Amino acid sequence: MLECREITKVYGRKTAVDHVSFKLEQGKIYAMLGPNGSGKTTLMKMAVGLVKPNSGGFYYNGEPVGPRSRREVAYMSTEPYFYSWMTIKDVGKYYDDFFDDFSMEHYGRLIERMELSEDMKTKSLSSGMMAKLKIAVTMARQAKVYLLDEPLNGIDLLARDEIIRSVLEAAGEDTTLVISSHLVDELEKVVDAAIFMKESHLVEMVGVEALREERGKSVVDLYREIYGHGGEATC
Ligand SMILES: Nc1ncnc2c1ncn2[C@@H]1O[C@H](COP(=O)(O)OP(=O)(O)OP(=O)(O)O)[C@@H](O)[C@H]1O
Repeated sequence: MLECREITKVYGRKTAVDHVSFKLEQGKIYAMLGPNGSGKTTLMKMAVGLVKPNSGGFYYNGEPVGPRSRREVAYMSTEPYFYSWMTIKDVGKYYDDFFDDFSMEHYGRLIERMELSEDMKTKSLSSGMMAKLKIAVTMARQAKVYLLDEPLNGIDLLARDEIIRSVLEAAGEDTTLVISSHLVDELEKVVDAAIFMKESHLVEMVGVEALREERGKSVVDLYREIYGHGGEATC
């Protein structure tokens, strides 16, 4: 459904993504893994057309990504993107105006479950509350593909559970999820496959079950093997 063909992105002298190709299947959940600066965010941004590749490209159902795919692919960026004057309710209205697949009702339920309230101002939110808001507003879309860039970053354990629960609710036969995170062992429990990026290259994309059955390894084992030092996987 979402395919990356020989994609390359260069910023000045830095190659952020180098001839990367992979195909994402419908109904699967993927972890996007790799150390800082390995190209994960750049890949996600290219998948939604926010960054233009130098060569190669992303294809959604066989067509180059563009306005049509953007209607079906939801992206949650690491950057804050709400105006400070907005209340949580305003954020919902803004998304509702922008995306046909956005459900104000679902948004309200997610906000309540995240223990946020609609009259809170975005500028007064803690970083954990902001992370929850970003997830709520992204997952309130009925998209076909969700690309979530570091949704668990800096979030306490209980809030992480809530975020993961809300994200997994969207999982289904016709939905594809990609989650980038440095919390490798936490992600391993919920994903079907992992994409390993290193220094702008795709090292490999591997199914969690196949990895366990055929190679007797966990995603954390493979992470340690690929990135070395034995200690990159954090909990
Ligand atoms: N706008 C930009 N201008 C210049 N260089 C950039 C830009 N965006 C990313 N880069 C560089 O491209 C490389 C890949 O960055 P990217 O943000 O994709 O990595 P990442 O794997 O998402 O990292 P992290 O885990 O830290 O979020 C890095 O070396 C980064 O410094």
